[in-house]
Amino acid sequence: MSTSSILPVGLTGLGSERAAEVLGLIRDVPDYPQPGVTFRDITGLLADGRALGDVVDSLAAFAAGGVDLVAGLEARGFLIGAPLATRLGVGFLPLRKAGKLPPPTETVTYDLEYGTASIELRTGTLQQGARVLIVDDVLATGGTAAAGVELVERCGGVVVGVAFLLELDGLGGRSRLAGHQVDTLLRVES
Ligand SMILES: O=P(O)(O)OC[C@H]1O[C@H](OP(=O)(O)OP(=O)(O)O)[C@H](O)[C@@H]1O
Ligand SMILES: Nc1ncnc2[nH]cnc12
Repeated sequence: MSTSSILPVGLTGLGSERAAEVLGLIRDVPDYPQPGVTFRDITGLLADGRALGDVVDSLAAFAAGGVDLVAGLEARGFLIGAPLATRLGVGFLPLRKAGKLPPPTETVTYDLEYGTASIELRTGTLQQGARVLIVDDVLATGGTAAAGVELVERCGGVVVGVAFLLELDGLGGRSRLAGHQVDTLLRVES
């Protein structure tokens, strides 16, 4: 995928100047982790305390309808999801890559833009009917998030929304999440 302009579609409450500053903290890395993929590196944004706070505050607006838990997808979804849960005053649910949690677990396997993976949730972590907001840094093909939705629902949770820092336009991620509320702060045009 070729690198192109970044379009701000979120960052609730931020002026365009501030939004541009936050957007500028995401680095495009061509041909990583494999040829043809432009990797969107958020480590510079995470290292900027004010930007991280702005992102977490803006994501919190997506939980306005009320949530009982924030679920984050390992690993980068943890970096945004845990501070978001704290900001909302609710608990955090780690959806972990396979082999990290002791049994019993539920497992869902999925395809990535550059590989395959499985995520797991410890059986019994979720109360039946708990309202869950799923959070991740990047929406690309949507495979990871769709697996997260399947896992949470299989364990008895109700997915009230799926929220991302950055959406990679043109990879079909949104259509993989059809039927769910999908919110993104930023979108990259490809
Ligand atoms: O929409 P998709 O095509 O599924 O891609 C998005 C996922 O890919 C990245 O995670 P990755 O699996 O690279 O793991 P990491 O967070 O541990 O770096 C990213 O953090 C999302 O979770
Ligand atoms: N291009 C990309 N950059 C960062 N994270 C990703 N996850 C899936 N595709 C990605």
